[in-house]
Amino acid sequence: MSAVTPPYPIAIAGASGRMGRMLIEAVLAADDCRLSAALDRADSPALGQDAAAFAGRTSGVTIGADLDAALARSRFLIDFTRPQGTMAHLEACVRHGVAMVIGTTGFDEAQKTAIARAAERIPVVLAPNMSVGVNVTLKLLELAAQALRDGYDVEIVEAHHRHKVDAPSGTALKMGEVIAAAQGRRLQDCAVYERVGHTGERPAGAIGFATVRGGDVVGDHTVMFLGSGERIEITHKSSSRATYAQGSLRAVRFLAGRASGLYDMFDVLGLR
Ligand SMILES: NC(=O)C1=CN([C@@H]2O[C@H](COP(=O)(O)OP(=O)(O)OC[C@H]3O[C@@H](n4cnc5c(N)ncnc54)[C@H](OP(=O)(O)O)[C@@H]3O)[C@@H](O)[C@H]2O)C=CC1
Ligand SMILES: O=C(O)C1=N[C@H](C(=O)O)C[C@H](O)C1
Repeated sequence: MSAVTPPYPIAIAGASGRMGRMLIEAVLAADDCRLSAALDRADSPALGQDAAAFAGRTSGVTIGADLDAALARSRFLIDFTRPQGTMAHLEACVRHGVAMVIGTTGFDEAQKTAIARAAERIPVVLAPNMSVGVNVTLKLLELAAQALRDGYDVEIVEAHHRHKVDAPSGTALKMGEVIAAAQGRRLQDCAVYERVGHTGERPAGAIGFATVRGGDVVGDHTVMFLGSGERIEITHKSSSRATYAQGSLRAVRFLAGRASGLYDMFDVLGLR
């Protein structure tokens, strides 16, 4: 990616979604950013509307479905959509040399590999949670997991709004990965995602997940380290999606001027 100076021209995918709208407001409010395009699906009722119409404002950018036209006038694409949409956007970003900030969750292993391959050609920030608080919580979990390696059972409980389509959340899975790695293990070898019926006793070393869905919960995550005679609970609660949008703009600024590479919010926030 060649040098880019502010105001950074940013395209938003999933423009009429919960995060898309939050991102459009954040880009319009940031002095060093410029809304260059707003994208939605070809059959979206939002096509043809002003990108800020939902807020009763005018941005001068119309929501469209022409990905190539949008990327031709952009240097960054922020994508909070669905895995299938992200993969199509990724291929187009490589063709146009556009940097990507990916907040979408629910990727399978093949899709994660494709993102890593694309990041050999364009710079990409991929993170299941862009908030500063969650990423600091991940560091706390690393420390706790190292100190509580023996004799403590790990359970991760997450709650989200009734519209969320993937489970466990990308954040909960990342928490499990961070804890397992801090203990020299792999999440796929110890994760327990379901318990029903006669389960038998808890396997030693398991990392258990539980999912709550309902109402308008923005995003709650609690990790329990359950020992004999005590338990530690580390909780993060989001009360606004604005934190995810602000984190995404920090990711854009981090990517400006980088040629390629796959990064996460630890890189963006200097937490690695
Ligand atoms: N990393 C982070 O910090 C965060 C990540 N997320 C993740 O972001 C994603 C989006 O969340 P949210 O905004 O709540 O979801 P919404 O359903 O509200 O919005 C998704 C948007 O993407 C569009 N979309 C869906 N499928 C496709 C596709 N195949 N191609 C192009 N566009 C598509 C939708 O259009 P349509 O309505 O027409 O289907 C909609 O505009 C989820 O994966 C969620 O887990 C959410 C919050 C924070
Ligand atoms: O879908 C959501 O809303 C959220 N998704 C992300 C996830 O899956 O972890 C981040 C946040 O929890 C909100």
